Order: sequence, then structure tokens, then C-alpha cells
Amino acid sequence: MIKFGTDGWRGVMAADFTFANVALVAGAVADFVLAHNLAGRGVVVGYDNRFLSDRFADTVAGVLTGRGVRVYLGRKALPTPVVAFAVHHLKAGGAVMLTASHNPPEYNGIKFIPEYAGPALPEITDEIEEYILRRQRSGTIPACGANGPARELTDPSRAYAEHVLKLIDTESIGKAEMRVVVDPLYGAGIGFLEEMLSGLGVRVDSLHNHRDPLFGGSLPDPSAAKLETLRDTVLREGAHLGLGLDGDADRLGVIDADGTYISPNQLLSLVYYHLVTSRGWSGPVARTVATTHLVDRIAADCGQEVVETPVGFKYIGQALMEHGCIVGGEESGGLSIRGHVPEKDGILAGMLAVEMVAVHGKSLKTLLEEVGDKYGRLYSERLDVHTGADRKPRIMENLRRLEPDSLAGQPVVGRFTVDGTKLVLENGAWVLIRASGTEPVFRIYTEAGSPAEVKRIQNAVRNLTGL
Ligand SMILES: O=P(O)(O)OC[C@H]1O[C@H](O)[C@H](O)[C@@H](O)[C@@H]1O
Repeated sequence: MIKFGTDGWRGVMAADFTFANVALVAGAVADFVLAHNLAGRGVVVGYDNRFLSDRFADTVAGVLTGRGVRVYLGRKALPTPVVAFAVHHLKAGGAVMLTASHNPPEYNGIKFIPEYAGPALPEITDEIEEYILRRQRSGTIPACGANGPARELTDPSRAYAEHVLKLIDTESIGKAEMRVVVDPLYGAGIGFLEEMLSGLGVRVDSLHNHRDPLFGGSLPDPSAAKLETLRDTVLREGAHLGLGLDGDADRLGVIDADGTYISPNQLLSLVYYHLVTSRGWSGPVARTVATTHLVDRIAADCGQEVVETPVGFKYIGQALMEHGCIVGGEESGGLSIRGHVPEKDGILAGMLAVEMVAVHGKSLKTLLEEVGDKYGRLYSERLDVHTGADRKPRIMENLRRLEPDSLAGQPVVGRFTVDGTKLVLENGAWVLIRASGTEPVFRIYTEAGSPAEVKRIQNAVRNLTGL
């Protein structure tokens, strides 16, 4: 079954991610584009540098042109945010992006980016899934068109870099004499941060900066565990920062000068703090239900609203568009700011990290101390629990019934079910338990005033839910 999960359809190549299924999805995208009169505006077809991504992209382009849809095909592998930017830049009717993000090498995937240049909302992917089903029922195999319009090759990299540099305080970076190590983890982000930063006079070293469809035997995931080489290099070279990207460069992992991993929750809080204190921006912030409440404290201090969404950047993108948020982001490591496309962007996030160090003249860890002194310290942790398909329905039922009066000695003052079950405690600590939309696991997200309290809440909630 072909389903668009939290962020697109993913599958194992040669098992379910086959040329035939890719053509089927491309046929359904063509149905969507034609039904909404977007064929003339064209569709951007982008791909990352995984095994066969370029060939799958070629299949998508062939099916679309076969239906008379104008196609802009990437001239080379591109990051997802660059493809989203291309939709905006070319005023295209949407984009199809071939990528499996940070998944293992045997995976590939398709993301659909509509004309608003951010991840597709469920009403759009539901419609595409409906076209897929209709085609499966009628056995309509889309033709790769020899008679369609010729595809046009595009490389939006330069226009994208110019756009990002306009969103960044290049002057401060230029003066700061910084040293940065970049680790694109063999992904589609190779070269972007390196070129922009060195163009501003930053001394840049880079790692894992050639295509390797096996990702060096690891995963293109910029988590603390996967950024060990980056950490060692930052320490060895005495760099100010290390910036790691995932396979399609929409997420960022940050290593501070002393080797500390800065989590996405911390980075989002720092960016919001920086935008309001240094740039003088004012406006609400968007975060998912699983993301740190530290941003709520900053927002409250500025008299601003917090827009809370279900997990998935598609909802953050929507909040950026509809609520005028100055920044939106999520715990899993994606953010965007006002003036940019409503798609998560690891390259932009990396440039913002460098800007913060340059402007404040201190490390991110020191800046976090400053935020902690002002707003209090919060500790967050996520546990991913594998249960197996047989236990899933029982646990879902336990979650629906989870309504304790108190947890780990604190009264429960709020219960929210926008995505999973979230319990907020009287002292501001909270816990959320939900089924992942991308992996066969339950995720337990906890945030509290001390690591010990995080553990107590985790244990209490695991006992109650059977996780
Ligand atoms: O927790 P999950 O449903 O697995 O989703 C985790 C993440 O998956 C993808 O990377 C999406 O782009 C993100 O927006 C989402 O936060």
C-alpha cells in the first residue's frame, strides 16, 4: 500500500519502492496537477544523491511530461529546501522530491511540495492517495511520454543561496573571523554551507563531502551519535561550530566549540531568542506538541502567542503562512523563519547558528546559559519504544484512557490529544506519548526542570501505558 506518512511516501528499493510504483505515484501527481489547473505552471522534479534517485526522478519527469505537464528537472542532486525554494522562485505548480531523508541506504521516498513551497498538508496527500487507488483499481499504468513537452533542466542553487544570504546578517559574520566545520553526511547538502560561509570569509573545513549511496556504513542523520567525527574535528581544529546536515539537508545538527551537541529544541529556543533580542523582530512562534516549552516562556515574556501543532513540519509550515510566526520548528530538527519558504531548512538553520555566534560573540552553550538564567532551565528527552504490531492496538487504547490526576507526585493540570496524549503537570513539566508516523515505534517525549524529574515522569508513564 502506498501511503504518505508524516512526510511523504517511503519504501525499500526493489521491494515496494520500484520504478512501477514511482510511475504510479507520478501519475497520481499528474492527476492532481491537472485537476487543479497547474500543468502550465510546471512541476519541479528534484532528487537527492541516494542510489537511483536520479533515475527515479527521470521516471517521474517522463510520466509528467507524458501527461502534458511542464517539468523542471534538477540538473544535479538538490536538498529538499532548495527544491521547495525552486517552486517559489519559478512560480511552479509544485514539486516532486525523490528522497528518503535520513533513512537507511536501501530506502527511497517521494515528497510532494505544493505550490506554496512547503510540505503537503493531509488534504493534498489524501487526494493524491485517492488518485493512486483509482489507478490501482483500473490498472492504469502511466506512460512515460515521448510526445509530451520537453523537460527543462534547472539548477536553483545560486538563486537559493542569494535568497538565504538576504535573510542572514552577513556583515556580522564577515567581521567575526570564524572557523566552522561542515558535515553534510554524504547527502544532497554538499557544498551549500561551505560556499556561502567561505564567501563571507569564514574558514570552513568539510567532512563526508562526496556522494556515497551507502553513507559510509552509517545513516545520514545529524544526531549526537552520528556526529562523532564532526565533534572530534571541531575539537581538534579549535572551530567555533560544527554543522551537520541530514541526507536531504532539511535538518541540522549542531556541535558547539567545546564538543557539546546542541539539540534541536535548544537551537529553536536560541533562534527565537536571537530574533527577538538582537534583530528586534516581534511575532508568534510555532512549535509542535512534542517541542520544548522554553519557547513559550520567551514568547510570554514578549507578549507573543505560541501556535502548537501536531508533529510534522507540514503543520509548522502552515502556521508560518497563516499566523505570521517569526520562526517555527520542531523537536526532530527542522526550522524555518519569516521571509523564507515554509519548509524546514538545515542550511538556513546552519547559517543562523553561525550568525548567532558572530553577533553575540559567544558560544551557543554560553548563550543557552543566558537564556536559562532568564527563563529557567528545562531538560527534554525522547524515548523511542518498539512494541511490535500485535501490542500496538492495546497501547493505543491505554493512551486513550490515560487520564491520571497526578504523575510523579505532581497534579496533572492539562490533557491534550491533538497528536497522541499529552499531560501537562502543575510545575510546567509535561509528557507526550504518540505513535510515530515514520517508524514502527511509540515515542515518549518528556520535559521537566531536572534530569531526575524527567526519569521519574518517564517511569510513571511507562507503568501506566505498558510501554
Ligand atoms: O515522529 P514521526 O511521526 O516519526 O515524525 C518525525 C519527523 O518525520 C519527518 O522527518 C517529518 O519531516 C518531520 O516533520 C517529523 O517530525
